[in-house]
Amino acid sequence: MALMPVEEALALLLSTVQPLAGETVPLEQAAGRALAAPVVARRTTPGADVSAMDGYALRATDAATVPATLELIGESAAGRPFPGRVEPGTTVRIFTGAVLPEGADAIVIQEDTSRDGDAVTMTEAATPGRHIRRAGGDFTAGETLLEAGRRLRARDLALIAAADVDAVSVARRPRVGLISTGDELVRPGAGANAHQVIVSNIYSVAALARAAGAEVIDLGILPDRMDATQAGVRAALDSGFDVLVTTGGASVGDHDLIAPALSAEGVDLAVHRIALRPGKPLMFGRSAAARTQVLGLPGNPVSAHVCALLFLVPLIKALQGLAVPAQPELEPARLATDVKANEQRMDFMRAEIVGRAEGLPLVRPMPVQDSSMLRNLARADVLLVRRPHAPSASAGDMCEILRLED
Ligand SMILES: Nc1nc2c(c(=O)[nH]1)N[C@H]1C(S)=C(S)[C@@H](COP(=O)(O)OP(=O)(O)OC[C@H]3O[C@@H](n4cnc5c(N)ncnc54)[C@H](O)[C@@H]3O)O[C@H]1N2
Ligand code: MOO
Repeated sequence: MALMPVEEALALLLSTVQPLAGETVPLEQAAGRALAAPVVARRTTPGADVSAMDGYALRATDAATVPATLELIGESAAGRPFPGRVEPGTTVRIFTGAVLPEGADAIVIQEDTSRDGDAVTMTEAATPGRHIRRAGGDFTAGETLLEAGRRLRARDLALIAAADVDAVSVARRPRVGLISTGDELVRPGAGANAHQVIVSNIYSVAALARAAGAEVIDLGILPDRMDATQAGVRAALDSGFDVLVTTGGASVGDHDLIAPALSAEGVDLAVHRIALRPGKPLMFGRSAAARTQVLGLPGNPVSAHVCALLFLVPLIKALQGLAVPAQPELEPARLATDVKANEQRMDFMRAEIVGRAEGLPLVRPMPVQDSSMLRNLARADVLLVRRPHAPSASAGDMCEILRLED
């Protein structure tokens, strides 16, 4: 069977995605969520002309030349405006954030004044508008501040709060069910024997999915039996997950049961093998009945991680209505060593950044690229990407890299 190019597979996967419905959450729970409706300011901020400094509010003409001594007639503090008016020859003590009193059009900062009882002498000339924040200088009521389809960051939350908005409409978190398969698998800490393998890949896959906004449920380990695999898949589909992820059993061996089990349970597999290294036996499809997107990841932990990065993360983002690039976002870099010509699979090699060359990161692929080996994955800074059939390249040549998650 021909291997599908990575970009084509990603486009195919994303073409079937319908963004999930929105839900309203309080601002305290909105960090990291995908905005499903625009945020519109409910107030003008600042709500009035206010002082940007601690000092004295006055009419600029009264202190155009200095020294100029004015009569202190009151105080305007943040939250407690001065009720009167600044008449010629008078001044009002003012603090940062306090409303500019009527009649005043300038602030002189307190460092440029001296005070004797109710007599305040300005030692620096006042300029109209100086140290005043105008009403609406940040935004005005009715303005759209943030558009739908944006992932809410810490600083967005402050803006939303300042706009007097206490709850936002965000996309529902995609619910992701995660099935591991393999008779050899044992949980970490459960006392595995030498012939057994510890379940590792789901921890990185789950963390990537959560970081992308998903709610992840670990559905456990299924044995390599057709009846059990089918029953596990059926139960997961019946639970109504938005995405079902399986790991392992994706290849062609006698114990690789995922593809037949998915087909038997009504999942229409659009793709089974991809021109990707690591991660050739990646499959995905959709269960029409359950409206679940199904992603079958290879068992090798590095393959599972790379496939999750390239396919699961974009899928989860797209389900939340977030913009997803049509292709993996690659960045330019330079090679620190020679590399061989590539064959038909797009290659994502674990690599270290060993310096900089002509303004670009200098990357060195690690000598061992076995897709079962995790230490190199944890140690890698980036993935060095080699396009299908790329010719051999020399140290110093340009190359492309994909950032691993932080
Ligand atoms: N004749 C062929 N053999 C293989 C091919 C092929 O094209 N022809 N492809 C190879 C490639 S590439 C990969 S990748 C693997 C992937 O195979 P599976 O998805 O079927 O994975 P398993 O056989 O179940 O497991 C592979 C390996 O990974 C370990 N594993 C499985 N699940 C986990 C887990 N949750 N956590 C940690 N490790 C896991 C498993 O014990 C195996 O060692 O197939 C090649 N073979
Ligand atoms: O493509 Mo498999 O993912 O190398 O090990």
